[in-house]
Amino acid sequence: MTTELRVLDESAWDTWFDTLKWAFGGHPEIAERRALWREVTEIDRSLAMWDGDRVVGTTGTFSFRLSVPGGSLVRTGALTMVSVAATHRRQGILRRMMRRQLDDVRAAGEPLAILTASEPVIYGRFGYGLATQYVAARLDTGRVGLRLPEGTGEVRLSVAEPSEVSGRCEELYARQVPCRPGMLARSPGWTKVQFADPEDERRGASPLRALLAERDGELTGYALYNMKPEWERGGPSGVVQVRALEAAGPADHAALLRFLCGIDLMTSVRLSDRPVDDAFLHLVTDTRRCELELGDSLYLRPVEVGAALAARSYSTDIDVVLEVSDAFCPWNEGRWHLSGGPKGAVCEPTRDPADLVLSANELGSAYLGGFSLTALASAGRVREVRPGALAAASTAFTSPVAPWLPHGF
Ligand SMILES: CC(=O)SCCNC(=O)CCNC(=O)[C@H](O)C(C)(C)COP(=O)(O)OP(=O)(O)OC[C@H]1O[C@@H](n2cnc3c(N)ncnc32)[C@H](O)[C@@H]1OP(=O)(O)O
Repeated sequence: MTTELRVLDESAWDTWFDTLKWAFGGHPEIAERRALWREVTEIDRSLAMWDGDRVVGTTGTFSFRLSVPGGSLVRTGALTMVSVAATHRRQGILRRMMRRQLDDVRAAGEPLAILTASEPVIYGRFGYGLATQYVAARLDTGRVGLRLPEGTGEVRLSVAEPSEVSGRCEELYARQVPCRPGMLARSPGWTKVQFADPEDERRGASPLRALLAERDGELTGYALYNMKPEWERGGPSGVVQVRALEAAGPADHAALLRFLCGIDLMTSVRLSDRPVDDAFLHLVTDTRRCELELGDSLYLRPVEVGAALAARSYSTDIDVVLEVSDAFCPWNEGRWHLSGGPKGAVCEPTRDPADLVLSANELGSAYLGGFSLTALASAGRVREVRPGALAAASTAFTSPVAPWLPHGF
């Protein structure tokens, strides 16, 4: 087999996308969705593996800015649209594409790389660690009550066509991004993806609706949702499906949730992708009636350990030497002196002895504060050399707000 990896040529996008589509099972095409993917594809950051005149491998990178602890938005290469044709699997094509892609991310000066995985088992070997999780829930609104915080009644609610209010919603979203690690700054193309509502994807549900929360004329929250009417033995059992929900404060969050839980003929509310510390967990009176489910979400790897660790701030003062192994990006290997605190940090190579020993995967898992170094050490994945270093570093790496990826890419 002679294969050649090249930057995608714009004219080959359709062939390239077809390879991707078939690798994901060749599901029926939705023209609007395909057009959106075309719009957000960064052609010059997309790679095609060619075998003769056939595209047999695909990968793309999005140029995102990722919110990190402390509120900075860090330039990040986001890996996406990875596929290898069924005829060419397990011959090392993914490995070659990963090599090229991470070298390109490094050359672009992006200290971090992220992805969401079709199968979690694939990406650990390339240095990615699980960095965020999500909570999904189905609230039985007949049984679950809400404890409403002060001011809930002062929030004014209205329902609108999503396309008419997307600009205002996105302004609110942009204000939220620095407040929670893991969130992505959205470009106009990604706003379209977020608000898209192709009829073929609704599966019996209504068109998308936008629920707005306002105080003193200012937008303080919104939810995007649809309704799926169902009837069980003659009785209503419809489901409200919430795609997105952002709220500036507790009263806004509660007001949105109260509305969604109170829609006539709907007996449950499905929250498909929420932060693990989401306010709803504390607003409801009975979490057992919420069918909670935990899942993996964002995977992250430091592409440049020094720049990555200096790009975030730390909950407490930190002064630690990390001995890092990184077989796939060997320029990261060695000892790094990280010092700083809540106002910022510096991280440089050092010859000092190690306090903690870990790999790029664990740094990826701990980076946004989603998993503690102590927890990783309890699984043997971080080793403490200097007594006391683990607890101190673990506390400093935490985030007061759980990291969360609001949408896939
Ligand atoms: C970020 C994203 O876009 S996620 C989407 C990923 N794409 C898909 O899931 C689409 C369907 N799957 C595919 O297209 C392919 O099977 C891919 C892309 C997952 C793998 O491509 P391949 O070219 O077969 O991988 P390659 O031969 O380079 O394998 C590299 C290593 O990963 C392992 N590997 C690859 N795929 C899998 C898998 N699905 N499960 C377990 N191990 C895997 C290989 O065994 C190999 O292991 P090694 O390092 O021990 O030798």
